[in-house]
Amino acid sequence: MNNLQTVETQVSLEIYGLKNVTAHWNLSPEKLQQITVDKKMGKETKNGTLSINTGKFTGRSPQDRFIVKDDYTADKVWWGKTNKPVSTENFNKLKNEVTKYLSGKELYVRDGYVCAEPEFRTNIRTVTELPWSNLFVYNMFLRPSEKELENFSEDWLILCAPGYVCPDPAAYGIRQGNFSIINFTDKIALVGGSAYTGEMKKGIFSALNLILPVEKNVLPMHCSANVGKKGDTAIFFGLSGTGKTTLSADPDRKLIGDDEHGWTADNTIFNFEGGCYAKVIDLTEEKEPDIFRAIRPGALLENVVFNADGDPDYLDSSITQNTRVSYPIYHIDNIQETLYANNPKNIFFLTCDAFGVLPPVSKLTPGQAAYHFISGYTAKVAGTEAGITEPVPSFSACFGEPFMPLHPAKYGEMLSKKMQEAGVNVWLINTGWSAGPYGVGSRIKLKYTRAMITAILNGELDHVDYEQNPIFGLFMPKYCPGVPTEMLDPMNTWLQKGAYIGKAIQLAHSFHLNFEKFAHQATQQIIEGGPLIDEHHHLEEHI
Ligand SMILES: Nc1ncnc2c1ncn2[C@@H]1O[C@H](COP(=O)(O)OP(=O)(O)O)[C@@H](O)[C@H]1O
Ligand SMILES: C=C(OP(=O)(O)O)C(=O)O
Ligand SMILES: [Mn+2]
Repeated sequence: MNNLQTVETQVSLEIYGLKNVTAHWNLSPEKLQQITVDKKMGKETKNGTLSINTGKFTGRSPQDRFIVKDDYTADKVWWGKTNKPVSTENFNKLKNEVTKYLSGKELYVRDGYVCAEPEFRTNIRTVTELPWSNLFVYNMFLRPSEKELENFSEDWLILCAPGYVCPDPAAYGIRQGNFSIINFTDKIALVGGSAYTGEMKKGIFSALNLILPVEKNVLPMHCSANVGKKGDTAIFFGLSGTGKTTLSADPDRKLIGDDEHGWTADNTIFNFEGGCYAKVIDLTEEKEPDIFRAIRPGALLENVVFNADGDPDYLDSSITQNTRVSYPIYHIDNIQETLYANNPKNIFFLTCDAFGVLPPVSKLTPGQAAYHFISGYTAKVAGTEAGITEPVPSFSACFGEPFMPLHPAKYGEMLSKKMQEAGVNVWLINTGWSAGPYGVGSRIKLKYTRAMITAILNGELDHVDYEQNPIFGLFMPKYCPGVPTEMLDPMNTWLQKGAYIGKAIQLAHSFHLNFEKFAHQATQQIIEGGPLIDEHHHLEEHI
């Protein structure tokens, strides 16, 4: 366990403009939990796990994420809807307001670091207004030893002030009262007006996503990672909710991390973080035993509803669909202690296709791999209201556009090169819907997705026959152990072929439309990696 001291350090926090504060440094998880409960900011489940509500924000607010535009960032960042600029002057004004707000308060300081590979280690000092925000940071970042804490000096500072809501956003160049701003020159992540803990972890992720490729020749990736008994690493890219955390927790493989990794020039995959942040909606011990059992004292539940006997009701989404738990990675039994490993042998792109038209598993050519990485497709069911079933396609470059300060082509080029050098296999896994006898309107069963991944990792799909999907051009295995053969070709799962084709062409068209903005930078090989057909073509000749 870490440094358990509670030191009054009003003096040292003054360097950040925080005056007359009572600072609690590096409190133990137990202590933070106790304080949270004592202050009636949270309560404990029957097994003693702390559960809190994050308030108005139960998810990130990407429209309120800004980057300070200055000499360092101006020519590097891909400015636009995702990476919105704010001036140095406005940042300083806002930071002053935040530090004024935090001054005189009881605050929680946490010294930790990110990047498990020692060469890239980056120290992060986090100052939080709320005790449980500090527990989140303890869980999610890497934990220095006591010795390391004695001589700690930070590379980056996070100031997290959920209670500060900016009264006059227009005067500071921001959109509304809450904000999440990254300043690369001062190395500060400033969070105000939102208590959603994910803002802190994704703020630092966004910072690393610029620094590592630009300064260290490391490819940062929004992916999970694990490693098998033979040292065979696998990584799983995917947008929120596609299965990174779920599928990387595999008792037969050592977990490296569930969300953010770097791929170095020396052929290493390393975790940025020291914990996991899992979705708990509909969680059951039977379906996801490792995650379920990680929810024990030390973990932090967010926005779950309790049932009458004092336990979380994971089926209840009345606060949000995005119910979460964070826990230190050692709450999972089988982990890679160093949190890094060798080059991957297999890369999975996870997509949750709510249209039910992408094959559940397909093998990608290098051109297709680059095309799908740049596209970053997933789809969501439109709403939870009865009768609304039309999904919304969503494209997020590099499977993580909200966190990527550089142009997607930069990450795409690095990944293509690394995939080639490593001779890695790339697979597209649809963890979404399958529209036929295996579940009209229901998601592909987790046990089937797991079976597909296990078969791939065991090399069992290396020698089976493949057939090409006529619309997407993807190569679908004709056989996969543990999976009903009929479901491998999505056309079979639809009651009518024509209905499948119509829907698939509609999605193919969305792919083409989205890719237009990247086409001028893409090679012929990558463009040919896209869907074969769109609405202007006739299919008869292909079927
Ligand atoms: N076939 C499937 N594959 C992966 N996840 C599935 C599947 N079916 C349902 N799920 C659920 O989808 C969610 C995936 O979320 P998660 O693993 O946290 O995604 P991410 O880490 O990519 O944000 C989990 O709640 C999981 O139980
Ligand atoms: C924590 C997040 O990531 P993910 O859903 O990918 O786990 C998030 O998007 O806020
Ligand atoms: Mn996740």
